[in-house]
Amino acid sequence: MTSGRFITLEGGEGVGKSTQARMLSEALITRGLGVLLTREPGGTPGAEAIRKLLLDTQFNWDARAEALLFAAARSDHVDHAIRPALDRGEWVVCDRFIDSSRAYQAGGGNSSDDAILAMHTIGSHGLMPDVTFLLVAETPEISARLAARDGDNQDRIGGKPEAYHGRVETRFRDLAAMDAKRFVLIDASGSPAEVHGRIMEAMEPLLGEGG
Ligand SMILES: Nc1ncnc2c1ncn2[C@@H]1O[C@H](COP(=O)(O)OP(=O)(O)OP(=O)(O)O)[C@@H](O)[C@H]1O
Ligand SMILES: Cc1cn([C@H]2C[C@H](O)[C@@H](COP(=O)(O)O)O2)c(=O)[nH]c1=O
Repeated sequence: MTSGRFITLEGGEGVGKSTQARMLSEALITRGLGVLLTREPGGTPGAEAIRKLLLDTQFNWDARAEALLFAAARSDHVDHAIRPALDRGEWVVCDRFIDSSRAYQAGGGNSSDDAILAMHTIGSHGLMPDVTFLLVAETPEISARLAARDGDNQDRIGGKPEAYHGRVETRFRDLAAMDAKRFVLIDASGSPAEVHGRIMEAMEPLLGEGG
C-alpha cells in the first residue's frame, strides 16, 4: 500500500481554497490514489454541528470559547476522519486546518499562538500536515469573488472587520515564512485552472515519493 499524505489548503476568505481542494482531490483520484476531501471546521457530523455554532451570527463567543470550539471540532475530525483515512493509506486534502486557528484566533483575535498549539496537542495529538498550500492574492480580486458569491451574506467570522482580516493575512504569511519546509505559497490570481496548475507543479516532489 502507498502511504497517504496529509495536504492542507490555507488562506484568507474567498481566496479559492475550496475550489482548489476539489480540483486537487480530483487530480489525485485520476492518478488512482485513494482520497479523502474534507474541510474545517467540519468533516464529521459532530464537527459540522460545531461549525454551525461557530459561524452563526446569533452567538458572541469570547476568544477562549471560540478557540476551544475550533479545537474540539478538529479533535473529532482528526480522530474520526483524518487519522483513519491516513491509516488506510489515503491522501487527505483538507480545506483549512490548524494554521487557520493560528492565523484567525491568534493572529486576528486575542488568543496566543502557544495556547492554540497546546489545545492542538491535547485535542489532536499535535497532528501536522505534510504540506500546506497557502493561497495568496491581491484584495480587489478576492473582494470581487466574494461579492459575487456572498453578496451581503457573511458568517460570524467572515463578517469581522477588515483590520481583523488584515492581521489574519499577515499571520498566515508569517507562519509560512517560519516554516518554509512545510508551506508552499501559491499565487491564487488568475483562472481556477491556472491556480490548479501551480499547485500540481508544487505537488510533483510529493507525487514522485508516494504517488
Ligand atoms: N481562480 C478563480 N478565479 C475566479 N473565481 C474563483 C477562482 N477560484 C474560486 N473562485 C470563485 O470565488 C468564490 C470563492 O472561492 P472558494 O469558495 O473556492 O474560496 P474559499 O477560499 O474556499 O472561500 P472561503 O474562505 O469563504 O471558504 C467562489 O464563488 C468561486 O467559484
Ligand atoms: C478552521 C478554522 C476556520 N476559521 C474561520 C475561517 C472562516 O471565516 C470560517 C469558515 O471557514 P470557510 O473556509 O470560510 O468555510 O471559519 C477560523 O477562524 N479558525 C479555524 O481554525
